Amino acid sequence: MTEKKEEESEWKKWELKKFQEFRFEIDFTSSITIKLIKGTAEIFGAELAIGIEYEIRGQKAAIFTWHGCIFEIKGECDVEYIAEETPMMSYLNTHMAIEQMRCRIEKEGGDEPRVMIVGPSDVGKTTLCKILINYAVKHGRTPMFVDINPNEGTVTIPSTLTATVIDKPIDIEEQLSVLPAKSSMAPLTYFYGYLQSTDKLKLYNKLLIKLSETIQKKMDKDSVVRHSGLIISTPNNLSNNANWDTFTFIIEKFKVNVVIVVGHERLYSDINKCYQDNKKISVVKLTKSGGVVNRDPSTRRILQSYKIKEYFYGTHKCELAPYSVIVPFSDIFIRTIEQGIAPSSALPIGMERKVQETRLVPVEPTEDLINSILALTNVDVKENEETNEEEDDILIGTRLLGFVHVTNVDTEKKKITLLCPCHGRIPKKYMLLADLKWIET
Ligand SMILES: Nc1ncnc2c1ncn2[C@@H]1O[C@H](COP(=O)(O)OP(=O)(O)OP(=O)(O)O)[C@@H](O)[C@H]1O
Repeated sequence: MTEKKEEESEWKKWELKKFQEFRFEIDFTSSITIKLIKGTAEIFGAELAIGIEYEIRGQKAAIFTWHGCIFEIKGECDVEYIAEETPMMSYLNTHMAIEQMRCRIEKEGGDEPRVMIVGPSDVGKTTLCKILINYAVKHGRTPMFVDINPNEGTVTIPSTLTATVIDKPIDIEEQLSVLPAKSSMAPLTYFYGYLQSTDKLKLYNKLLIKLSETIQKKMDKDSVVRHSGLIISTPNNLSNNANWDTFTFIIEKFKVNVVIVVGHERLYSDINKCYQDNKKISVVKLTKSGGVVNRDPSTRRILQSYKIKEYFYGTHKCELAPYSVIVPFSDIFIRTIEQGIAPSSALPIGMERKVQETRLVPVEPTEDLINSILALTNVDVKENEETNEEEDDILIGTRLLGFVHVTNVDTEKKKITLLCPCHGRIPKKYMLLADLKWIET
């Protein structure tokens, strides 16, 4: 009896009035459990079910209610408070306008919504993507989430560009983590290998073209996905004037027809001015939620590291058992972008670049490789090791089979140790190497 009382007292009850939200932060080392008791509530558009316990860790998020609710929390949050003011009504209205575009195509034809969300860092762009995706799924849609922000790796690991068809609400506990073991949502993944879109702009642009072409093919084949449209999450450096060309390039390649600017008046005004005569593109301004949490560079590094750890070891809800394999150097074929060349912008005016930023060169395994992440491509190794530009393009633009982590390189025995997320032989395919390193902690 006393034990039961103690267990019950661990739960703390919270009540929210309609339109209020409960904001909380919890790091990766501890967890809280949330249980909805009465009413309706959602986390970034994903509804909580009454009586179900959700174990949450490593999240900064908010429980929002349209009609009022009572819920309980077990465990200590690092931060917890109730907020009265949220931009949720404007987010819902934006969703309704997008939904009308979808209904219109079904009745009269026309263009599906291709929504791009832009804004500076930490304004809630990814969060808005999640809300719009969850609301679309609630309407029975299957939107494609296109993540071209290599900094976060929302769906797989950082330094990738992905497109994922989403057919169910985003998991409240795991968010958008797509583990290699879960194939139902298998994302289309391209390896960029750098954390900023501007690090290797030529390569980034090449991958954008590849990704947009593959998405187009998918949409041409699947009318349900096409009608649901695209929700595109972009890097925050797109809000700098210096990256205007990349911004317009994305609009053109992904045939964007709705640009949502979050939390940046000047950017909204610039985009609006630029597209005011273009009847096909609508520009919408939304305010930043007061709940969005700023993340400094060290917090971002921790988040990136957790995303990679999750890829190999899974989440608390779905643990994976990665395995190590020792492979002779002769069975490993690594390519990387040619390094050590000044970028085009650093060359004297009028001087042409001879070497492309997208040329690949072979990599001989050395101890420098330790802790690197290698992307396993789907391209078979050729007998003849000579490559040309066309073959490099194929290799760069290939869909990935997955990633491996280099844990050791023995130059004497000429053997490399790789951590793989699932069992099986390492296929005789090319691997891509870039800047991405991960130190297992
Ligand atoms: N209403 C809210 N209450 C609590 N936390 C929130 C809220 N909205 C967003 N957050 C959290 O704030 C953090 C930053 O939000 P988000 O990732 O959406 O911003 P962003 O603009 O995409 O960031 P960036 O592009 O700089 O990586 C995230 O951890 C997110 O979960």
